Parts: sequence; C-alpha cells; structure tokens
Amino acid sequence: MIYTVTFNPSLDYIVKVDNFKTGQVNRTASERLFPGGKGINVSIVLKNLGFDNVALGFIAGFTGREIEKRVRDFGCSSDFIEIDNGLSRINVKLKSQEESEINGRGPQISEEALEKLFAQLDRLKAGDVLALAGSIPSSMPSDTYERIMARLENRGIDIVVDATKDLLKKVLKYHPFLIKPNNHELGDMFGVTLKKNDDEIILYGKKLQEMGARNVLVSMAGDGAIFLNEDGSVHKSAAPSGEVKNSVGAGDSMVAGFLAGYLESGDRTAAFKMGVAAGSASAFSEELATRQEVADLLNKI
Ligand SMILES: Nc1ncnc2c1ncn2[C@@H]1O[C@H](COP(=O)(O)OP(=O)(O)OP(=O)(O)O)[C@@H](O)[C@H]1O
Ligand SMILES: O=P(O)(O)OC[C@@]1(O)O[C@H](CO)[C@@H](O)[C@@H]1O
Repeated sequence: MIYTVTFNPSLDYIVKVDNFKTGQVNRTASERLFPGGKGINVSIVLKNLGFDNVALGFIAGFTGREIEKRVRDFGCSSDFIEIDNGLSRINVKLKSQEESEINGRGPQISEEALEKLFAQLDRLKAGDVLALAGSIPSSMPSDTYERIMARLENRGIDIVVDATKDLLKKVLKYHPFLIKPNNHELGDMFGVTLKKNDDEIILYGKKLQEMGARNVLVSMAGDGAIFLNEDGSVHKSAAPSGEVKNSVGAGDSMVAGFLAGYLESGDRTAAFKMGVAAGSASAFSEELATRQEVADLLNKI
C-alpha cells in the first residue's frame, strides 16, 4: 500500500483578484476551496492516476473535518489523527498580477498525538511506499522526519521525502528513495542561490546523493526538471508548454506522477517522464491533474 503523511494539512483558499492592491478592500473575481497540504495533494493525484493509497496526518477542528471529507470525496482513503485543540490551517493563495501565498502555522501537535502516528507507521510492511511531505507545525520537534526515518530503517519501505532545508538534510543519511527539492530549495540547503543552471543543479543534486539520497528530482517550474538517477545517470526534461491555470500542487503532482510511473513500469526514467507530465498537467488545470490530462501531456514530453 502507499501511504502519505501530511503533518500540517490545509484548506487551500484560492482567490483570483484582478489588479490586487494592498491597503484597500479588494473583491475577488473567483474563489475556490481545495483540501491541501503536500501529502494530501500526492494522495489525490495518485488516486486520479489509479493508485489506491491512505492519507495520514493530523487534523483539528471544523477545518480539519472538512479537509477529511474533501479528501474522501476525491476517493482517497484516510486515517487522520484528530487533535482536540485548535484548527487545521486555511492557506490563502492569491492570484493577481503576481502569485502570493499565506500559509498558516497549524495546530499544536502533542507528543501523545505524534506517538499515535508512530504506531500507525509501525504497522507498515515491506514493499509499502511512504511519502512524507510538507512543513511540520511549529510546535513539533524539528527532528520529527528524522525520527520516522530512523524507526522505519531497514524495513523494506521506500520513503519519499518532499520537505525543505534541515528537515530534508537530516533524513538523507537514512537513504530516502526519492527527494524532490525545487531549484530554490536545493540552493537554500547549501546557502547558495541556484538559478536554472543545469551544471550547478547537477553538482548540488549529486551532493545530496553523496549525503545519502537515492534518487533526486529537482523541479524548475516552467523550465521542467532534472533527474539524478541512483544508477548514476542524469536526465533533463523540458516542461511541455501550455497555459498555467493553477500551479499550487504542481510539485506534489510530480511526486505522485513519479511514484505512479515507477510502480507501473519499475523504470525510473519512465517514472521521471510521468512526473513531469503530472506536474505540468496540474499546473495547466484549475484542479490537480487527472489521468487523462497526464496521458495527453506524456505524448508531448
Ligand atoms: N509554469 C509551468 N509550466 C509548465 N510546467 C510547469 C509549470 N510550473 C510547474 N510545472 C511542472 O510541475 C513541476 C513541478 O513544479 P515546481 O518546480 O513549481 O514545483 P514546486 O516548487 O515543488 O511546486 P509547489 O510547491 O507549487 O507544488 C515542474 O517540473 C513542471 O513539470
Ligand atoms: O506550508 P507547507 O506545508 O510547506 O506547504 C503547504 C502548501 O502550500 O503546499 C501545497 C502545495 O504544494 C498546498 O496544498 C499547501 O497549502
């Protein structure tokens, strides 16, 4: 089975405002609400691509219940742990002349709730796949990802980590199957600014492999992605062209596409193509990518 963990799920409130101005009342041209958080997005796209999976993580209050309902409406299974205090966050994504985001902090997660998640993860079996994705609420210990990876070490579980900075750096020694920083996040990890320069990206991507990551997928938004395969080969793909409608979750869709492609074919380069197609298909759609949208783009990569 495939499991995703979203420590800090959200309702993503996506508002379009023509000509947004600060310091005054603005009216929306449209607004939509989606269940969000990186692991949840991975779950939804995996399900769209035909892969059953279980979404795990923490939810709180009425927003949490709404997230759970909407995740299930997408056909995903879930086993969220409910927190007694606080509210799951509402993340605001403002689309105007520029795109801006306000992501909430999320509720307090107690050590007791964390232990419940560990107990769920202890039940995973060899051959299962686990995707750990997104930020952790500020109340949680910063070594949470690391603790999970240490617990699951040598259990035959392929683990994907989509996180940033120290959260990601600290888990590399546990040899995650796949990590997916974007070019900015990759640069941040080494204190450098990385533009979309292939040679530099490959150099720093290889450093992550030397630090323990098996497969490294570096996404570069409209410029596509670079894939460093654990067999030592390096692949680049341009992104297909199209009209971007909503890029929230494009990176998560890429992770889901890669996983789906890999589980279908056992071939990591085919998985890479499917990842790029899924990322772009989500960017070109108001919602996350469907199987048909991904299939249509695969032919163009
Ligand atoms: N403007 C775009 N045009 C075409 N494809 C895109 C565009 N933006 C994203 N994509 C596709 O999605 C993939 C992932 O995008 P990106 O690098 O923005 O990930 P990310 O920064 O993790 O995104 P997010 O945090 O919004 O999920 C890209 O490699 C590309 O295939
Ligand atoms: O605050 P985090 O956990 O880093 O990111 C959360 C988030 O921006 O990531 C997803 C897109 O990747 C959205 O659904 C969600 O709102």
